[in-house]
Amino acid sequence: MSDFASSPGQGDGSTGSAYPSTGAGGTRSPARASQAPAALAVESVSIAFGGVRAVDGMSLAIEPGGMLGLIGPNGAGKTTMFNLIAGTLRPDAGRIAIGGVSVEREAASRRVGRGLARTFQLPRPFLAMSVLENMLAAPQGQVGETLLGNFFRPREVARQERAAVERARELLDFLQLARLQDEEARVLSGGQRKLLEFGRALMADPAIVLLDEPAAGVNPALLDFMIDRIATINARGMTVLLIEHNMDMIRRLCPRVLVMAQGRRLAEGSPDEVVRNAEVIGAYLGGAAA
Ligand SMILES: Nc1ncnc2c1ncn2[C@@H]1O[C@H](COP(=O)(O)OP(=O)(O)OP(=O)(O)O)[C@@H](O)[C@H]1O
Repeated sequence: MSDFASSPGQGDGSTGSAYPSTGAGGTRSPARASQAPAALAVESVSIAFGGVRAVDGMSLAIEPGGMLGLIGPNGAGKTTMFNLIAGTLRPDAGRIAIGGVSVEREAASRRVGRGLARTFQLPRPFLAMSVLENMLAAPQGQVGETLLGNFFRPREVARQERAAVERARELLDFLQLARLQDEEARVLSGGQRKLLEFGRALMADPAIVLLDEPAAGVNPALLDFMIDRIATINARGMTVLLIEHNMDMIRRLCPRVLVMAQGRRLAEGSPDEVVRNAEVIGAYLGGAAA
């Protein structure tokens, strides 16, 4: 197996603020207080679309190698949080840090360069391209992506392209898509498209991956496999933020869960704690979070 997820050791999955003054986003163990900054820290982030406060003063933090579940009823603001963290949306207020570096004013592409990758709720593969070509079209921050890089460093570009093909093949093997690598992406099932989407995110060799509903539309057998692969990359040190409605997946993967409703933080705890929380139950039943 390749080194694609061979990063630092796994954390315990607990959350803690990189901005200790707020205490938001979960508790921080005193023993860890002087250690590395959070892999990902969001503090008091807000954005409104017209009159809708889609995200309203949200905070979270994940330690390096941790995994945090982000759940909440439809329209709670989860995907908007992902868009803010990934940089496709700019917050009206608040701070976002990757590895202790503030990034809230940076473009999405710069955040990829800082080790952040994401998947989308609805995978959008290039249907007429092969599975392997789809992997190679994923953001990777190569020299060859700039015209000048192509012109002045052709050998380096060729070397990077060979490395990218090798990495894509290893990842397709890891995701059991290798036998389909030369097929057009249009032949993939919905679940296989989710796996391809996951693989594309891993092409950048990210330190942090944001997964937006990887279980949606995936059949039970493939779901077990997906859970296993997410657990594997996390065990190898990749930090994971997981949006998911499937509580079985959340239970099996996430030591801690943050619940959003109406753009705000409603609760945080273990999966079993949050599903017993009366406010969380109320939010899911539609009596939400007044
Ligand atoms: N670009 C936009 N323009 C206007 N309103 C938006 C936009 N994006 C999101 N919203 C609104 O912001 C709120 C939060 O939406 P978001 O998609 O983040 O929720 P979600 O928790 O991901 O929901 P779901 O679980 O259904 O995917 C909703 O009221 C949504 O209609």
